[in-house]
Amino acid sequence: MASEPVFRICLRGETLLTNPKFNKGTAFSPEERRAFGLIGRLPHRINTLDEQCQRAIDQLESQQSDLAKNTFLQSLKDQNWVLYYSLVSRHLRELIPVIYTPTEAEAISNYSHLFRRSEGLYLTFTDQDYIEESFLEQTKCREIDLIVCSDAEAILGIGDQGVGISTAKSAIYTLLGGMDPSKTLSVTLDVGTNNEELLNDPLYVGWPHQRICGENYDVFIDKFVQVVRKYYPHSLLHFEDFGVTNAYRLLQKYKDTHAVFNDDVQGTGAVTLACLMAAVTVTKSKLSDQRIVIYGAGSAGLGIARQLRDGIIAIDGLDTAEANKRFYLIDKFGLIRDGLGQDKVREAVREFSRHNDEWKDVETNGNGEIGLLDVVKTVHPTVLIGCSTQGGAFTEEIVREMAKHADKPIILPLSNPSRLHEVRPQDAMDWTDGKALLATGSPFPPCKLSNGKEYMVGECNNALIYPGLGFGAVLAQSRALTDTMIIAGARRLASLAPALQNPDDAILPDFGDSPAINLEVAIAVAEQAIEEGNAGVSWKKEEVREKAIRKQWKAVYGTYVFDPNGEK
Ligand SMILES: NC(=O)c1ccc[n+]([C@@H]2O[C@H](COP(=O)([O-])OP(=O)(O)OC[C@H]3O[C@@H](n4cnc5c(N)ncnc54)[C@H](O)[C@@H]3O)[C@@H](O)[C@H]2O)c1
Ligand SMILES: O=C(O)C[C@H](O)C(=O)O
Ligand SMILES: [Mn+2]
Repeated sequence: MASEPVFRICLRGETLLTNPKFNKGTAFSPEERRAFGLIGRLPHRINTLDEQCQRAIDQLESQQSDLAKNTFLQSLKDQNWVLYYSLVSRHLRELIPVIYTPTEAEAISNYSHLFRRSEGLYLTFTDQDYIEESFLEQTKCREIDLIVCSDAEAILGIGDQGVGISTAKSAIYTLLGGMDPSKTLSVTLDVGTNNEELLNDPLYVGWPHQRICGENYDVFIDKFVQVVRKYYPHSLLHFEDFGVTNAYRLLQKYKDTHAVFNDDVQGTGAVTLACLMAAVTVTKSKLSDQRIVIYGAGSAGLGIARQLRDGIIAIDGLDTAEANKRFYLIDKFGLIRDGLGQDKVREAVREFSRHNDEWKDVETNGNGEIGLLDVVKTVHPTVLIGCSTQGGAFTEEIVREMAKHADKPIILPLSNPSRLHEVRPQDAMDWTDGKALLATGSPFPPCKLSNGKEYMVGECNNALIYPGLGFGAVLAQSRALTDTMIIAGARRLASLAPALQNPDDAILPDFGDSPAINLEVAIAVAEQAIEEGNAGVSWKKEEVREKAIRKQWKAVYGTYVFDPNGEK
């Protein structure tokens, strides 16, 4: 049995009890209580971590709503990391939806009203002359592997929220990816908000100002990125929920100088690629055989299209032009096709533009647009993906039309939170007479089939892969998280789908298994980094698994020894 880790610590008394990294609450032993000035600061009985978890779960269960549970768990995280991560790990399937999607959407939209305690680093546009100073104050030059930042312009599908999301995404890195929480930093980049409700709310905690854009925005973000590069040149910088234009621009701008990762673009692309790889095994076809309609061509939609396209090239050997032909992208102004003006189609999406002559027999609406139903009628897609934020957009007519031409239609409504899903899984199952292969962005209960059986709905959420992608890159000390590393991670995830063992089972692994799944992803990513010469470590590929397991952070207390030169 592994012996308990020993930590040398110089904090005492109140400072130790209010430090969530080191606080053990009632679990401090008699020796520790004496050594750290805690006698008289704690009630008599010494609890084990198991007993503390039992008490915390009892308290959690008395909370009336998921939002109240989210708030309770946030407080617990502020008090004691080991207890928080241990508790959530023990009840992963029930609690991931409470601390993350879908409850996180509600928590973020109520951020100012629920606010209790600051977490991570808040960089506000008005304080931009202090970026370096506040960064150093917060990090105290501790070791940092991962920085998660957000400007909160496009939170899930609920839009501009001013502040929020980085801390939840960081916690998932620890829970599912094994990332040491003290080596992560969550950063709120507050450049204002265009959300009128927030601007008019006297309790709004962010900067109550119209969102800064253009050159001023770029200068502010650049000051932050340069500080990251200066002090943590080997860290992975994760961008979350930026507006679509900035998401792609920033990725492009910094990808050659720092290891950057945009989760909505690349994480979503990767999990969807894995999902489709498993689904086509069930349909006994190939990725390149699919006709793929993507509804919503924003950060996620284009990220998915590009990742699937690159997957088709890498796996089935098509060239780019041929692979692009498998895709039909639809946005607010209908099918993306030649001739739509710049006001209707972002330049980045044009590589998937369809030729007009394919559509000359299709009637457009009064604005010259071709809608989803007409695309489905014309293309007979085998795959329909939703990332439009438009709840219910996959109507009964559309789903039934799709099912007429596909033996096993693959339908992935990915817009979060749950209420924004393009179709509810049970409806999709009913309308396809139980033929559909489904995965969703938020968690859903299994579908009931007419034969009485249940169909498990896979959760195609980037959290099934991004913690592993990030941990793998950090583990290998990779200079970049390359497309080939991401594809390696997606392939490993696909290989673990339950449907590969039983075609009636889910097309993605269960979130209850996600720590083990993300570990496999991390190993695949680090192996690929080594293979392609991007790793900063000089290990053999065979050594990666053991190194990964050793680097994983574990929610255990260990034994504390007082040392005036120890950790603080
Ligand atoms: N499951 C996951 O892992 C995952 C990952 C990322 C994003 N998402 C979800 O996907 C959704 C989109 O996220 P995003 O970051 O791409 O946002 P985004 O704002 O960049 O993209 C949304 C796109 O949908 C388009 N759209 C809006 N109304 C439409 C309509 N009526 N018809 C067609 N297109 C329409 C918008 O013009 C935009 O291009 C969100 O709900 C988000 O929660 C899910
Ligand atoms: O946050 C999530 O649940 C997934 C994704 O990053 C999203 O923006 O919806
Ligand atoms: Mn996101």
